[in-house]
Amino acid sequence: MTAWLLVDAGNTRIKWALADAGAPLASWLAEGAVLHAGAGELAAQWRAAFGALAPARVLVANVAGAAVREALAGLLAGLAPQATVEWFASTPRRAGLANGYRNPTQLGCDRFAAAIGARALAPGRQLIVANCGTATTVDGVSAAGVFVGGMILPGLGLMASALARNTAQLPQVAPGAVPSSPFADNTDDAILAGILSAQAGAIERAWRRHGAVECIISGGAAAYIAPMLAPPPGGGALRHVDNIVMIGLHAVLRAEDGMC
Ligand SMILES: Nc1ncnc2c1ncn2[C@@H]1O[C@H](COP(=O)(O)OP(=O)(O)O)[C@@H](O)[C@H]1O
Ligand SMILES: CC(C)(COP(=O)(O)O)[C@@H](O)C(=O)NCCC(=O)O
Ligand SMILES: [K+]
Repeated sequence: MTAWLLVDAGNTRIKWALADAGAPLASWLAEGAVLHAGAGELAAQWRAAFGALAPARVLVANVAGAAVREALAGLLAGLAPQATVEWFASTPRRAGLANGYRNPTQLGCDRFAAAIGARALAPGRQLIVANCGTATTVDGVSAAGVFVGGMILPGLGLMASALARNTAQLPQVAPGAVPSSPFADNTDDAILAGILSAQAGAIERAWRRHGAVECIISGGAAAYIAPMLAPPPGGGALRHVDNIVMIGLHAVLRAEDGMC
C-alpha cells in the first residue's frame, strides 16, 4: 500500500488527510485539523498516523504564509523524511481544469484545488464552489472545465469580529443557528441574520449569474451558511462536502498517478 498525505493550510486551521493511493476519491485512512498555534498537536497526530503507514508523496496547499510553510516543512522533514513534498500552486492548467485568472499564479492555490475537487465530484457540470473559511470564496467552474473567476469576501467569523471590534455597542457573537426571521428582535440575532444573509446572498447571486446546476459548499463555516441557501428559480442542487480543497488535492494525485 502506498500512502499520500494531503495538507490544506488555510488562514485559521491546518487540515490534513492520509489516503491510500488506490482508494476512491475522498476516502481517507486518517485525517485531522489543528489551529496554527497547534504545531505540537499536529506532530502528535502525524506521528500516530505515519506509524501505521508513512506517506510516499505529500501535496500541500498553503495560503497561510511563509511561517506556516516553514513549520510544515520542518515537521515533514522530521516525520516523513522519505516523502516527496510538493507545494501545490495555481498554474494555467492542472488535472484537466483550466485556470481563467488573468494571472493564473495570483489565484489562491486553495481556490484552484477546490475547483479541481468540485469538477472531480461533478464532471462536466456548470458549478459554483463556495469555500467558507477565514474568507469566503465563491467561484465558478464551467461545464467545459474552466475556472472562470470568483469573489472573495470576509468569512462569517471575520464579519462578526469586524462589527464587534469597530463599534461601541455590538457584542462578539458566536456562530449559531440561522435566526428564523431576517427581521430580528434582538442584537445577537440581528448580527447573525445580517452576516449569514450577506454570505448566502453572495453565493446565491453567483449561483444565479453563473447558471450553475450545482453549488458545492465547504469550509469550517459552511454548516451555518448552507441552511440559508435556496437554489435559483430554474432549480439546482446544493452539496455540502467536508473539505473540498482536500478532495481537489486528492484528485490531482489520482489524475497524475502513474504519469510520473
Ligand atoms: N473548530 C473550529 N475552529 C476554528 N474555526 C472554526 C471551527 N469550527 C468552525 N469554524 C469556523 O470556520 C472558519 C475556519 O474554517 P476553515 O475552513 O478551517 O478556514 P481556513 O481554511 O481559512 O483555515 C472560522 O473562521 C470559523 O468561522
Ligand atoms: C482568498 C484566500 C485568502 C482564502 O483563504 P482561506 O479563507 O481559505 O484561508 C486565499 O485563497 C488567498 O490568499 N488567495 C489569493 C488571492 C486570490 O485568490 O485572488
Ligand atoms: K476560503
